[in-house]
Amino acid sequence: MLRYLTAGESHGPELTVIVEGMPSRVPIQKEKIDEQLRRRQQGYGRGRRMQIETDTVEVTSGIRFGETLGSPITMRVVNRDFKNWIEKMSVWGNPPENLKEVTRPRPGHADLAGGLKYDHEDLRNILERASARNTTTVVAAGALVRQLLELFKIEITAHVVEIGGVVAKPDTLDFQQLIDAADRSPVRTADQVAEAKMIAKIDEAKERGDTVGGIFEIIVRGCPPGLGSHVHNDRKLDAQLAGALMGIQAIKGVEIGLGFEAARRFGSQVHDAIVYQAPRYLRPSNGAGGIEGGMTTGQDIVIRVAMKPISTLYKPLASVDMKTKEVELAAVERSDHCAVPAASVVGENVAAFVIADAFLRKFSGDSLREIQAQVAAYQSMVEKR
Ligand SMILES: Cc1cc2nc3c(=O)[nH]c(=O)nc-3n(C[C@H](O)[C@H](O)[C@H](O)COP(=O)(O)O)c2cc1C
Ligand SMILES: C=C(O[C@@H]1CC(C(=O)O)=C[C@@H](OP(=O)(O)O)[C@H]1O)C(=O)O
Repeated sequence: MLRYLTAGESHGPELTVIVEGMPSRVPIQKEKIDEQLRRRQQGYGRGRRMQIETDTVEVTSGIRFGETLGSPITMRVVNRDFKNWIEKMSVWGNPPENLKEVTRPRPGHADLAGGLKYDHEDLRNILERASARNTTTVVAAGALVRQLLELFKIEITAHVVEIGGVVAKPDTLDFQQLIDAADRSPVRTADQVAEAKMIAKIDEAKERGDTVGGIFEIIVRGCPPGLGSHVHNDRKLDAQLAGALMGIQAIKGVEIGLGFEAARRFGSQVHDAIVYQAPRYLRPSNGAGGIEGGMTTGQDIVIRVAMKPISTLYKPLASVDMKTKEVELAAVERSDHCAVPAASVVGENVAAFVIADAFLRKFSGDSLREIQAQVAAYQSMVEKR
């Protein structure tokens, strides 16, 4: 079983994650984690913060000479921006005299509900932790554990399919295209015309002081059949994936396979026939998106994820000053205009963590060799069925 815990504020000194449950003797490359962190910082529409940060990970426990020890792995990501916030984010002492408190909650952000729940007058005490800056640690955790999955040829990719209503490939959401997904290369980028239109949409939002959301697709390739389980709702892999992905800031919808489209079709147009071609069972289509009964079928897992537009609007919506109760415009924090490409990298690594956890529940063991032996035994068992 894998789990992680993160800590850190957006403008505090650093973010930390502790990952527990990685077996011993798994070779780990720091460069692979840093590469995912670099990808997370990319994408048109990001704000100025990304020009300040150059995210890399420092590992302070659990790895020796490039291999996991089997003990908890601690990773840190430093906030370069902290040097501009030292007084405003001080752990001890009193607030500086010129401190500007955030008192006008932004619709769509955690400000209002968080301020009420945690009894804070300065809503910065909420937004610092609600911020998607924390996704650095989540990505680092996923980028770490997917190095185990790579050894078993399980690959995870993600790509943007829609931004602000502009669809990357007009046919991406088509039934036939979706079920053919298994036959296509996992690395797919938006075609250039659509990309230009998306960029124009983000520019339009920026000019209006507005923001846009979008949809990205994650594909997990190479899972054996039987990760997850049908026996309890919380052990179902689709439930775990949806829950983890919904946990990412600003994610408002998750579909697996045909998702909502399945609800509009006859069963014969949704379910995937079963054929046997020794030594395995095959499916000519993949409307199920690689999961049936909460378990992997062995086909690609296809997940689509919807992100709402960024909440901070440079042309703000109406709000209320929580100190005066006067009608005011919402606070404006330095912000992204669109972070769908970044969110797709977060989603990819979040999915990787869920899959790695399911993999280790199926093939549990304390060392890589123990797990390799279990995988080999299961493969030969499945091939005789
Ligand atoms: C990669 C990424 C970057 C984000 N950047 C911003 C941002 O710059 N400004 C903002 O207001 N919200 C941003 N968000 C969204 C907020 O963090 C999120 O809306 C807020 O925490 C409230 O959570 P909820 O939208 O899940 O309800 C970002 C989200 C992600 C995934
Ligand atoms: C810092 C990141 O994203 C931040 C997420 C975020 C929010 O409210 O979620 C608000 C912005 O923070 P800042 O005001 O410091 O620019 C984003 O930049 C990051 O992705 O690394």
